Amino acid sequence: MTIHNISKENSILNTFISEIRNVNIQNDSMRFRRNIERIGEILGYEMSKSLNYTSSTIKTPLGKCDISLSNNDIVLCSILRAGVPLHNGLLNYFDTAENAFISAYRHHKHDPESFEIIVEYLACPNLENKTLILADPMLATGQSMVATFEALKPFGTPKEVHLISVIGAQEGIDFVKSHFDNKTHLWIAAIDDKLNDKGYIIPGLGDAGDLAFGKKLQQ
Ligand SMILES: O=P(O)(O)OC[C@H]1O[C@H](OP(=O)(O)OP(=O)(O)O)[C@H](O)[C@@H]1O
Ligand SMILES: O=c1cc[nH]c(=O)[nH]1
Ligand SMILES: [Mg+2]
Repeated sequence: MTIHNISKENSILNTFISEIRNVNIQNDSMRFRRNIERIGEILGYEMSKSLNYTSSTIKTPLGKCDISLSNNDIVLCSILRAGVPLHNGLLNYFDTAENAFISAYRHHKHDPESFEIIVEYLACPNLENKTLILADPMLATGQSMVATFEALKPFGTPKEVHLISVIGAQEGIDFVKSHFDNKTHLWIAAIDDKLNDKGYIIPGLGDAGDLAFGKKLQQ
């Protein structure tokens, strides 16, 4: 797996990341969602540089112009629920992408420290030979990313897989790396050092789903 840590290079991306992390700003849920969306737009733009391009000629009112355009058949799959604003950001740029949605949540069986990932809802087009973008803003233990990819397997074998995430913990990235082949790309906005004993990224930002959509009751 090739890891592209986009915030290694200084850019306006850092402003959006600082706002979703900042306790004094992140509770403005409309701003939080829009910042995740803007990060999705930037990560999508970076990822687009790795797509296949063919040259084509377009006609302007005054002449002809050669331009190379990407010709990938993209399927954009996001993990509910925190993936929704990231999905919107990606879809802002990949206008013609097909879309898939999958749900994954942490089910705490006995105590707050142990959980399993429950995948329930899944709506997906044919993935055979397509460019699959699997998006989730938080990559903590990496279990949601791996469990959802497993659940997508009956829908066909993608030609290429791009994982898109906003903040990841090194431990979760290593776990994901061990489950995806070396042709997979991870486009990520920030990599943090560790997880706490509840599987939250430190320093991270807290709970992305709750910040975007409000607190949910634990099941
Ligand atoms: O890498 P992992 O350890 O699997 O954790 C990451 C998952 O946690 C968050 O979802 P959450 O379970 O909080 O559900 P939500 O989107 O409904 O808030 C996030 O959106 C990922 O899906
Ligand atoms: O830090 C984390 C880990 C999982 N899910 C979140 O929303 N945040
Ligand atoms: Mg959550």
